[in-house]
Amino acid sequence: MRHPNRVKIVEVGPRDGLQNEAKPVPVEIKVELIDRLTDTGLSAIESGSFVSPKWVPQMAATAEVMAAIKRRPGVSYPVLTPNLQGLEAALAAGVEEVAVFAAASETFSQKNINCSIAESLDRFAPLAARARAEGLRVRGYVSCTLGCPYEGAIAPSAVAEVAGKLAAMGCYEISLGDTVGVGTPTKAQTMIDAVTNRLPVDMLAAHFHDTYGQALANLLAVMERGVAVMDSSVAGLGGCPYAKGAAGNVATEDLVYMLNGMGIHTGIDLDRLMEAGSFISAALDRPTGSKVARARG
Ligand SMILES: CC(C)(COP(=O)([O-])OP(=O)([O-])OC[C@H]1O[C@@H](n2cnc3c(N)ncnc32)[C@H](O)[C@@H]1OP(=O)([O-])[O-])[C@@H](O)C(=O)NCCC(=O)NCCSC(=O)C[C@@](C)(O)CC(=O)[O-]
Repeated sequence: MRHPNRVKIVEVGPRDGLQNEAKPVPVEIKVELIDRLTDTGLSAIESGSFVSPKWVPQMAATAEVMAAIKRRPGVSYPVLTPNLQGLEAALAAGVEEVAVFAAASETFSQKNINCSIAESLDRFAPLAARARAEGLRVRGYVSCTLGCPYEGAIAPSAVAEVAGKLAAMGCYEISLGDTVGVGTPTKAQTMIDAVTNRLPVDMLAAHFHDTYGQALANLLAVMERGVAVMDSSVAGLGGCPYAKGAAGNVATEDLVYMLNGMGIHTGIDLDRLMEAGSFISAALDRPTGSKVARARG
C-alpha cells in the first residue's frame, strides 16, 4: 500500500471542538489551549469562528481570542467566516486565513447556515474574492460528504460538485467533512475518487468525525488515495451544534501516534500534544477522548 510520506495536520479543536460545549469556555482557557498547541509543532490551528453569536454562542469571543494568542510565524490560525460580516470581523482581528463552509446536503445547509447550497456558494464567492484581494488564504469545507444527519446517504457526485465550485472561487484547499462520522473506508475512498475526478488530490483534506469509531480507518483509506492533509481535534473534542449526537473529530493524539508508527512525518511532538490534551480535558472537567492519552495515563 502506498501512503504519503508526510502528512499535514490541521488542528481544529479550539473551533470545531469547543463550538459545541454546553457551558461557556473562558477566553483565557481557549488562549492557553491554542498557545500550548502552537508549542507542539502544529502548523495550522483553527482558532475560532466569526459566525452569528445567536447561532453559535461558544464562538462569540473569537476576536478576543485572536487578540490574545501568541501567533508564531509559520503557523496559520484560520477562522470560519460564513458571510461578508464575518470576513470584516476576521480582517479587523488581523487573521491571515479564513474558511468558508458549504455542505453536500441541502437540509444540512439550511440547518447550519440558513440558506440553500446554491445561496451559500453565491455568498462565499464575493467573500473569497475580497479575502484574497486582502492577501488572505481561503479554505473551503464541504460537510456531510459521507452522510447527512437529516437526509442519510449523500451522492459522491454531489460532494464533487460543491468541492469543484469552492475551488473555482479560489479556495486553496477543500476539507471534506464526515460531519456525523458515519462513513466507512470504502465509502470514503469512493467519495475521494469522485472528487479527484475534478480536483487534484493535493488540494484535498479529510475532516472525519469519530462518532462510529471509523475515523482512523477512514483516514488510512483516503491516505491510500494520496490525501495528505488531515483535520483532527486534540483530546477528540467536539461535535457540531447542527448535527445532533455527532462526536468530535478523530483525536489528534491518536492520529499522530498512528502516523508516527507508520514512519510518516508530521513535525508534531506527541508528548506536548498530550499535555495540551490533558490541559483542556481538565479545564472542561471530562476524560480525554484520545485512546492514546488514556492508554498512557
Ligand atoms: C450564516 C448565519 C449568520 C446566517 O444566519 P441568519 O439568521 O440567516 O443571518 P442574518 O444575516 O439574517 O443575521 C441574523 C443576525 O446574526 C448577525 N450575524 C450575521 N452574520 C454574522 C456574523 N458573521 N458574525 C456576527 N453576527 C452575525 C446579524 O447581524 C443579525 O443580528 P441581529 O440584527 O439579529 O442582532 C448563521 O446561520 C450562522 O452564523 N451560522 C453558523 C453556524 C456554525 O457556525 N456552525 C458550525 C460550523 S460548521 C461545522 O461545524 C462543520 C465543519 C466546518 O466542521 C465541517 C464538518 O464537520 O462537516
